[in-house]
Amino acid sequence: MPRTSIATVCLSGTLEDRLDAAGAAGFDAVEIFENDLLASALPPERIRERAAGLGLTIDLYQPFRDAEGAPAARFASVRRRMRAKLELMERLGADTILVCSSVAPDTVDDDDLAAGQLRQLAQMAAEHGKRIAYEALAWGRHVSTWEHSWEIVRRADHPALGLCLDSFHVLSRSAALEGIARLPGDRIFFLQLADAPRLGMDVLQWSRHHRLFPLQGGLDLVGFTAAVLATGYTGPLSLEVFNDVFRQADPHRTAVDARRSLIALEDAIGHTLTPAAELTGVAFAELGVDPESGPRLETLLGALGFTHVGQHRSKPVQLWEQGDARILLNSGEPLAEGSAAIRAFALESADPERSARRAGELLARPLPRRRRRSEAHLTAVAAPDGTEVFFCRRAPVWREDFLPTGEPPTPSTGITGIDHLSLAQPFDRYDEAALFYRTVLGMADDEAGEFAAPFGLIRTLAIRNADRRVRIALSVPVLRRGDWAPAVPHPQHLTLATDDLARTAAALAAAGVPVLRIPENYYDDLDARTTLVPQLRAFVRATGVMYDEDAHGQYLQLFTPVLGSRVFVEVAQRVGGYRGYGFANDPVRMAAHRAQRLAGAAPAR
Ligand SMILES: O=C(O)c1ccc(O)c(O)c1
Ligand SMILES: [Mg+2]
Repeated sequence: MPRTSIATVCLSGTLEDRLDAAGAAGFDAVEIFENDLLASALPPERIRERAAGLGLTIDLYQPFRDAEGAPAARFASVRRRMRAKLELMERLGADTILVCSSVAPDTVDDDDLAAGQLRQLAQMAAEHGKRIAYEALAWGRHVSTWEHSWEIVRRADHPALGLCLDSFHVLSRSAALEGIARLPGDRIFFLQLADAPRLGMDVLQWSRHHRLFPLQGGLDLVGFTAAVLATGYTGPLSLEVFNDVFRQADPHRTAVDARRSLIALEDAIGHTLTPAAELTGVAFAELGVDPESGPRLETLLGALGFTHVGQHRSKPVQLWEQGDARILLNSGEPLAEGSAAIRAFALESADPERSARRAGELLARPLPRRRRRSEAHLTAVAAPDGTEVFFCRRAPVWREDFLPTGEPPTPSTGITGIDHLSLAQPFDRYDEAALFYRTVLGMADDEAGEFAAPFGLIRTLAIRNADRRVRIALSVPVLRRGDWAPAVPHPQHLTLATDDLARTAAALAAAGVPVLRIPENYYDDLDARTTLVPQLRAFVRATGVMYDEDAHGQYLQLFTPVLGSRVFVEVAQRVGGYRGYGFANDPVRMAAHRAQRLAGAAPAR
């Protein structure tokens, strides 16, 4: 296992906060970013001690800028600066300094000059027992590719000078990795890892604001890291992520997310973890309710054709069921926010113990067993936002915790199961959540999008298992909401699958349960851009159904108002093999939910 390291620049807070978080998350080492050191009140010796006390070595000091290609008149000051930093590194106990390729306008475009100067600096470093790792910034003035930095390192030909490879700089320029695998591993002094979403933008801005931890973005971190390891490189895998959200998020959370990304990366390269067990479906979704929302949800579920089939032996939890859709209403636990919320869901796993083991290996927080005598043991872990994820067998052992109510079955309205869960994420947990669900559950990205909702841009990402029986849609506001918008909740929802939406809608109408009203403008546009048969066209407009289609089929969706403050129910019918989630309808749907709240919609009876 390579050692793991994280640059202090990835994290938020004082240098002490950052070191503490890196140590607590189990990293072996840190890169100290110069600005973080300058802002610290601790002398370098205390920083070294604090790191050591946390089990961390300081493997890199960085960055040293505008060194190579300096005009002769300026190079004297480069040498003076380098000497000071080498002395600082002595006090810090760091043995490698990163020199990044020059960006200064006066930099001379001359490889021999650059190599000669780096050779001099390497000689100074060697005299202090230190090494220099030279990194090509993708926006370097004259040196901007790893090939070019390698050419200069070769020309300099000094044992104290090697390469720093940074996945972002390499992969933002080119996806070709063959050359990297042929590098001599002992000339790579340091390896920095960062992923990023694929954005068509200026590379400096892209790097300084949008880097992500490995497997959170769209770059080939697996291929890149495997290529570097193939060289025989034995240094640390070190995360260096400049990210606007992480810069202001809880550093302890970020550090765990960061470590998880490296654990998952190593697994993606070398199958180091317990493999994900096959998931065969959603066993249940659990809604936390309060005295106001609980009865409303009971009324809604009854109207939707669910039967209250069970009552938990020891807790105020009801089990409602229709087809393969099972919903628990839990009125016994405090609700963190809102008056009803998706607090848990259970996934049917071919091997729940294995699922839980993998989750633990990926640093998922285990939840205390909610077991009492005679109650089925369910393994559970907390997702980043606190949602509880249970793993259970397909044979529903957990149902034995529920005593039958003996209530007569409600006639079905066509609902067959849980189609997907839509989990709105807290602003600074989104990339963490995506990585968590992907890696812990072994699921793949399905559909991603960004749309302009009435109160700000919303980003969505759907993740699913191989046979689409488990689907989770994540969403988040693109920017942290300001003073005005907090009044506008970003609700979660539970999507129930029906094989006959007309029947489900008729049952709701007959029970007098209101559905969300969709503006006429939406239907006028729908008529303009689709060629639905007249009967379907009339049905969707009259019923408040939203419509989407893809190459495989059609999607019909109906929504309840928001129940309480942060959850609603969607009922959806997939016709043919439609694969999406109706994301395109979300802006209008969100505006309709807002309008309904402002109008003080009559609560469900
Ligand atoms: O954005 C920068 O300037 C910068 C500095 C040091 C690095 O290692 C890097 O990858 C980028
Ligand atoms: Mg770097």
